[in-house]
Amino acid sequence: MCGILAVLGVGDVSLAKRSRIIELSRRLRHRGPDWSGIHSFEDCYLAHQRLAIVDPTSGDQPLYNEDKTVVVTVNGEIYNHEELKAKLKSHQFQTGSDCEVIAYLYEEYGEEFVDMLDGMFSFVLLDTRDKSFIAARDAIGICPLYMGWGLDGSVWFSSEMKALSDDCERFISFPPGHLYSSKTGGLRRWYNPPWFSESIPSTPYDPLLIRESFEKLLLRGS
Ligand SMILES: NC(=O)C[C@H](N)C(=O)O
Repeated sequence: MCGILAVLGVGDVSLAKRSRIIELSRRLRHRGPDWSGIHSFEDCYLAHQRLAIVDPTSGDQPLYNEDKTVVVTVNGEIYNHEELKAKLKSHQFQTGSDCEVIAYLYEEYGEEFVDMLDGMFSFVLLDTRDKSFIAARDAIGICPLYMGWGLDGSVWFSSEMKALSDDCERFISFPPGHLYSSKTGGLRRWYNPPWFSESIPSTPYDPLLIRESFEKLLLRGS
């Protein structure tokens, strides 16, 4: 568990606004008592309250790509991070955090990388090169995420409603298995398993296969 808060495109870049965002992020402190971090770029802020699980010594967040042009704040655990790391040999990892792969996967594969993640997560990624951002939530919504809109045109994301409800004109519960992209300006489903279509299966029922698949699934995170 961790707490994330991201505010993108605030109308006012004063110190008072920054203090306000830090104050709101503190409302998530109970989710992550080990570290508090914030990164700001122009009118965008990414904050993190960390419960250190993977790489407690150097995995503090926000996390970055090598030249710090991509910034991420993540709540969750990426179970297949070692496997993904093996695909990212050209990158210089700076921490042992399971979440650092997110920055490099984005660089290599673009927004589509979310489908490669096996785990529970909610995150916000800011690409400072074109000031675009994405936010995503795991397939079944294990990690919480809320999204809001400020009167100044700002877009907000937070692990709990209490960090954005006072400052947003409108807010929603971020739907599981979805991705928000500032480039398209909308939410779309990234999790599209074949069974989602509700078409009637044509393969005959095989209880042994069901048992084996279920066991494999249960052992996956251990
Ligand atoms: N705990 C988290 O949600 C983030 C990350 N997996 C960490 O260990 O720090």
